[in-house]
Formats: sequence, C-alpha cells, structure tokens
Amino acid sequence: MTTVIDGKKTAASVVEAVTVAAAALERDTGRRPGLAVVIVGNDPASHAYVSSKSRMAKQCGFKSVQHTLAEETSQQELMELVATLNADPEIDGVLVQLPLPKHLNSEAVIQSILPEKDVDGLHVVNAGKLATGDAETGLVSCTPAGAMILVRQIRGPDLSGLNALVIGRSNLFGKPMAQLLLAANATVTIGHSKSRDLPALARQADILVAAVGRPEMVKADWVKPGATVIDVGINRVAAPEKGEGKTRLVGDVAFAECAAVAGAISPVPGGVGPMTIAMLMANTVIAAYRAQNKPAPKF
Ligand SMILES: Nc1nc2c(c(=O)[nH]1)N[C@@H](CN(C=O)c1ccc(C(=O)N[C@@H](CCC(=O)O)C(=O)O)cc1)CN2
Repeated sequence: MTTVIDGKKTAASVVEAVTVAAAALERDTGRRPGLAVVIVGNDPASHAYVSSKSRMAKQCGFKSVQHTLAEETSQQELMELVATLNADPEIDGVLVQLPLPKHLNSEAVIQSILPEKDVDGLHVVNAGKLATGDAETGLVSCTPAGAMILVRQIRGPDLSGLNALVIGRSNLFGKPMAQLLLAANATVTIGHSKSRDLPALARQADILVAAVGRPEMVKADWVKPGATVIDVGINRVAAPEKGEGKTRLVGDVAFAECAAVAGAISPVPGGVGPMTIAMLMANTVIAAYRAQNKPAPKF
C-alpha cells in the first residue's frame, strides 16, 4: 500500500510545538518571538503566502509585523527597511517574500539581513553552516527543512545506503535539500536541466525529490518501485473540466501514476507546501530563543 504523506497534519503538529515553545519563552523572559514579513509588489500568490505567514505567526503567539511595499519601491528603500528591522530588538526574524520585482537585486537584499534573523535560511552564513555540517547553530531554509521532516517520517533519521536524487538546484530549495539528505548519510545526486537522462537517474533513487517547476514532469516510469517521492512543485494549470477559465494546482510529479509505483508520495496540495510556513514559525522561535541566550528547541 502506498503511503500518501500528510503534510498538513505534520505541519499542524510543528505549529503546535512552536506555540508551546513561544509561550514558554514569554513566561520565562517576558519576550515573545517577533517576525517581520516584507512583501514588495502585487503578485497575488505572494500576497496569499504572506498573509498566511502573518496569520500563522499571530496564531503561534508571536509579535507579527507585515510591511507591504509598492511595486516601484527602490533598492535603497528596501535595504533601509531591512536595516531598521535588523536593529529592532523586538524582531527576531526577517523574511523578504520572493520573487521580488525584476528591478530589485534579491541577493543583495537577502545578504543584508542579519544571519541570526534570517529565518528563510538564505544568508551565505546559514547556507555555509549547512554545507559544513554546522546546521545546528544556523537557520535552515524552510521548504527543505520541512521536506526533510517528511522524509524522516518515512525513512527514519539515518539514510545510510539509500540513493537520493534532488531534481532542481536552486539556493531556496535544491542545494539545501541535497545538503540535508547528505547530512543524514544518503548518497545524493543533484539533477537539473543540463543533466543527461534524468529518468535513468531517477530510477536509481530510493528518495526522489522534484523541485523543477514543470507540471507533472516526473512520470511513473521514472520511479523506482517502493521509492519515497517528495513533490515540491506548485504549478497552476488550466482545468477546463472545472469550467471555463478555471485552474487547479499540480506538482512536478504526475501524482496518480507515480503513486501506483512509489512506497510513499507527498501530494500537491497538502504535502510539502504547508511545511514551509510551519518551518518559518519554527525558525522564528529558534531565533528568538537564541536572542535570549536560551537553548533553542529542535523540530
Ligand atoms: N522568502 C521566501 N519566498 C518564497 C518561499 C520561501 O520559502 N521564502 N517559498 C515560496 C512560496 N511559499 C512561501 O513563501 C509557499 C508556497 C506554497 C505554500 C503552500 O502551503 N502551498 C499549498 C497550496 C497553496 C495554494 O492553494 O496555492 C500546498 O502545497 O498545499 C506555502 C508557502 C516562494 N517564495
């Protein structure tokens, strides 16, 4: 029987643990975790994600601040806001929603966030800590951290002897996911658009992680029987069967046909997506504990 991985349920249990940890911090220090989320421009999906983040932060008992900036915001204005948030003692985590409008230099903005407040885990200090096996003292990018919790649920903490393929090499997901799998002793390959014969690489994988942004690219004959398949894609496609102009959400994996071969598979929606926001809450509470010189909880 194939296991359909329930990301919503796991995310809810992470959020519950975060809420308990936030309450304990407030009780012990009088300080609650503070999260600032910054969004620039009018992208509807980004606005929906940011609203969910702000709402979830409040639900966890955090101080939650949202800065909504106009599309034409300049690099300097955005960097000045980040500097203000870096200096604010009530703010433990700063997140700038991506993608930014094209005229802005995202990398410069991300690298201007203090590493200890970089709850997205994208600063070179945090990426470097993960790459050198020191993730415990840094902050790990939210989506891979959440995907890894799902992998551990199925395969346990030690992936010795297992082959993993991560399709996608972004800084936000592919590279940190590969590092997390490697840290858990998997034998890791990163595949991408220039790789030769991705289906053949995929068929070797006990753990197959797809993050390419191509709707339903991974087919049943890519999947090793019994493999754990983690789908990180979020693609909105036309759904004429639902009516004219309607859409539906699909991942990078053709779910029904791959589920027939896999041992466990994460769906879209309801798989990795909900873990992203839960792990942002986890990173914020970790940053808040560290700011108060207290041992941070583990998730
Ligand atoms: N600064 C960041 N920007 C972006 C990140 C990020 O981690 N940091 N990730 C994505 C978007 N994202 C969070 O920001 C995100 C994407 C998807 C979900 C989610 O819960 N998806 C649901 C479906 C939602 C829907 O119906 O549209 C699911 O998969 O079940 C949460 C967060 C890019 N930007």
